Amino acid sequence: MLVHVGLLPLSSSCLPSLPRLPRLSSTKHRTFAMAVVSEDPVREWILSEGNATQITRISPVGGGCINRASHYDTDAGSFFVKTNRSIGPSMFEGEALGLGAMFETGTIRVPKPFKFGPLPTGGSYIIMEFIEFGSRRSNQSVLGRKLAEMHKAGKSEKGFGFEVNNTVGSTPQINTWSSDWIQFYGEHRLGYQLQLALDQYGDSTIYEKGQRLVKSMGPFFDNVVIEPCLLHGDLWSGNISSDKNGEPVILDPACYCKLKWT
Ligand SMILES: Nc1ncnc2c1ncn2[C@@H]1O[C@H](COP(=O)(O)OP(=O)(O)OP(=O)(O)O)[C@@H](O)[C@H]1O
Repeated sequence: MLVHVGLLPLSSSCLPSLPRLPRLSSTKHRTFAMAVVSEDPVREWILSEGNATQITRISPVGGGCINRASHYDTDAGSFFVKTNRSIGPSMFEGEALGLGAMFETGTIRVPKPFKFGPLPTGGSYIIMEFIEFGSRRSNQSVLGRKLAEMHKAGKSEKGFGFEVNNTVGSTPQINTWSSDWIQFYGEHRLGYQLQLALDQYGDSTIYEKGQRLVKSMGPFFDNVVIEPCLLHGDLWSGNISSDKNGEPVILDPACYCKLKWT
């Protein structure tokens, strides 16, 4: 079967000056090539670019709601794989680019993304570094400090937004670049959510009140230095863990570059 396969750009525009990830790709821009989707692209990648000669065990990992997660044990170490049977590769492209952008800051620990793509039966997959989680919760002040370091390191030349639209849970998140934070937040965050609520529930009261807020937000930002910085975008307790050394780890992002309060 012939399909389009996306090769990832190595870094997001949030991080123009940082080194590119060696294993994702060596191309600067997103390029597309016709390719045959293998019967088992996950296995194929692990046994080629993943440098393994043998997959010794595949075990399910619980905890997620949207995707099926697995731990692949191999003679070249462990890999973490998520698959989705119905959603195409764009969801995992957003996740891979987000993980890559945060990884490149070299601040807080995030799994290094390796590969995403379509499955031959429909759906998609993402392969990333497997992180062995520790039993204790990370120190919350260390988590806060590392997040602040990531925000400082993840600068953006293109303003507010991200390379691709992504998803928060399974709700689409629009990341069209904008140089104006108030416009971006009003249109792509508040406005988009208000429209979804109106479309789904048909009650215009919240929509109209929300639109009044959108139109009058400007003064809230008077005297604020507005500078874009990289954000995880979906940071809640389910997406925070710690590695076996107790260092904080953040997962499953919906990254974009947003206003940094200074
Ligand atoms: N890189 C990783 N290495 C090892 N385990 C991981 C890794 N990433 C996630 N996990 C574990 O797998 C579980 C499922 O992952 P995740 O939360 O990303 O799934 P999901 O279905 O995409 O997300 P959601 O929680 O939004 O449904 C997590 O709760 C976590 O315990």
